[in-house]
Parts: sequence; structure tokens; C-alpha cells
Amino acid sequence: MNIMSQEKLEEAVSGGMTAKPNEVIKMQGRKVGVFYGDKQALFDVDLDVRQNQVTALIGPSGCGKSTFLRCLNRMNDTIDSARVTGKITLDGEDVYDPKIDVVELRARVGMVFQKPNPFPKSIYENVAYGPKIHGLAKNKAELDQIVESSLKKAALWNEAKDRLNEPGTGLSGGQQQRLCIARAIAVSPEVILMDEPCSALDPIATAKVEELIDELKQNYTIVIVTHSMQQAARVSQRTAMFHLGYLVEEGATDKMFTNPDDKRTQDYITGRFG
Ligand SMILES: Nc1ncnc2c1ncn2[C@@H]1O[C@H](COP(=O)(O)OP(=O)(O)OP(=O)(O)O)[C@@H](O)[C@H]1O
Repeated sequence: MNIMSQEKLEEAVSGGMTAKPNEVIKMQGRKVGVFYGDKQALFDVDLDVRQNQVTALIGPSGCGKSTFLRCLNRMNDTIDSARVTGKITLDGEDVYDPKIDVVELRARVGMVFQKPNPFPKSIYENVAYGPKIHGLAKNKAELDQIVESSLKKAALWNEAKDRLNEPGTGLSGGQQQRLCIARAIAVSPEVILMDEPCSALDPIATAKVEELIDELKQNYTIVIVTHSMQQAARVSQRTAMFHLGYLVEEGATDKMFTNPDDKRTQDYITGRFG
């Protein structure tokens, strides 16, 4: 009798069609274009975001990284002049389908911004707000539990547990950013979008957030915009390089940083432009 390894067996059973967990496509952009008024900022972007991986978006200032990121949870809807074309899916479902509840979408695809932006409320309230409005807790004990576990997942619990009723704005910049990450986590997102989350942080706070990103990928899919090549190399498994509104190339981070296919990527990562 032929004995097969578990992996071979699974492959055989599925006809080789079952993707390994890290190859599952969580979000997909096809021919994505964005216009601000008459001006086109993004052109025909095809990009896959893999589940439980960190995808870094890199490229020179103004190339469209944040614009693309904002397409993924329809944050561009909040900009009057913005118009999005093409298709973006989450687990195969069109996020621009009129049936989609945008509030629900933004809970599934959370966002952390460049500048830490806690609400002018207590640390506790910052984290509890989302679960409250989404009805995720039946009572105070459950809400307390969500706040605690979110702060733990954001590596802030030890620093915050004795000051939960103090204002979130009283935390240091790095702590505030982890509070914003806890706030995103509290509504059980599947994807977390981060737009230059460390640009306002010092190197120590940056290292903490990077460490956290690495841990978070076990449970979440992460897309991060960064200007730091070192950061992209440190935290991501996939890197997408944008230039003048076009996706130049996308690939495994190791390859992108050692042997990119496109000269523009090579020039950018070696600091020749940008
Ligand atoms: N709200 C807006 N209204 C009009 N134009 C915009 C708006 N937001 C971005 N743009 C334009 O779209 C293009 C892409 O901008 P975007 O912010 O996505 O680039 P980026 O790569 O994230 O840049 P940076 O690295 O400087 O943050 C730029 O030309 C920018 O001026």
C-alpha cells in the first residue's frame, strides 16, 4: 500500500486545489482606479492581499499608496471628489456592492492612521466604543472582557490596566498608537489597514508597534503603507511597489528587496528616487 504524507494526501483529496492558509486571498483588487474630480490618482491596480500575512505598500510620495489602502474599506467614500472604479473583494464579495453595509465593512476591515487619534475619552471608552455600537457585548462584564483582551492583544494592557479611566490622550504617542490598534481590534476585524502607523513615533515605540504587527498577523490580515524600507523589510511578507498611480510589481518581500523585477523598484529601494 502506498503511504502518503498528510500534505500529499490533502493535495490528492482536493485535487491540489486547496490553498495553504497563507495563500488564501483575503482581499483582491482588480483594475482599481481612483479619480479625485477629473484627476486620476490610481490606474488599473490588480493586487491580492493574502490572509494572515502582512502586505506592505511602498513607493514615492504621491504614488497612490494611501489612496489604494482607503479603497479597501471604502474610506474614499468620505472624500466628496473621490470616485473608485474596478472591483475590490473581501472573501470574494464585492465591497462596493450597494448591498454592503459600510459600517459593517469598516468593522471587518479596520484602520489605524498615521497620527494616533484617540477619542477625547478614557482609555476604557476608546476601546469599548466600537463593541458598544456594534452590540458585541451583552453586559458590562462582557464589555470589560473585550476591553481587556483587546488591550492585551495590542500589548498595552500592562501599561494601561491601572489607568483605564484616564484620558487616552494622556498616553505617550507610542501608547496612543497601540490604543488605536486596540480600538481597531475590539470589533474583531479580519483585516487591519495601517497608514504609516509609526511615522509619528520614536524608534523605541516604532519597534514595539512593529513587534506587535508581527504578532497580530497570526489572527489578522494586515496591509501597511510605509515610507521606511527597513520597516517594510522587517514586518511584511509581501511588498507592493507603486509609482505614479500604477502598481509596478508585487511579490515576496525577500525577493522584492534583493532581486526585484522592475528597475523602478530597484531604484526606489536603493534610495535613487523618492
Ligand atoms: N483628498 C484628495 N483630493 C485630491 N487629490 C488627492 C486627495 N488625496 C490624494 N490625492 C492625490 O492623489 C495622489 C495619490 O495620493 P496618495 O496620498 O494616495 O499618495 P501616497 O503614495 O499615499 O503619498 P504619501 O506617501 O505622500 O502619503 C496624489 O497626487 C495626491 O495629491
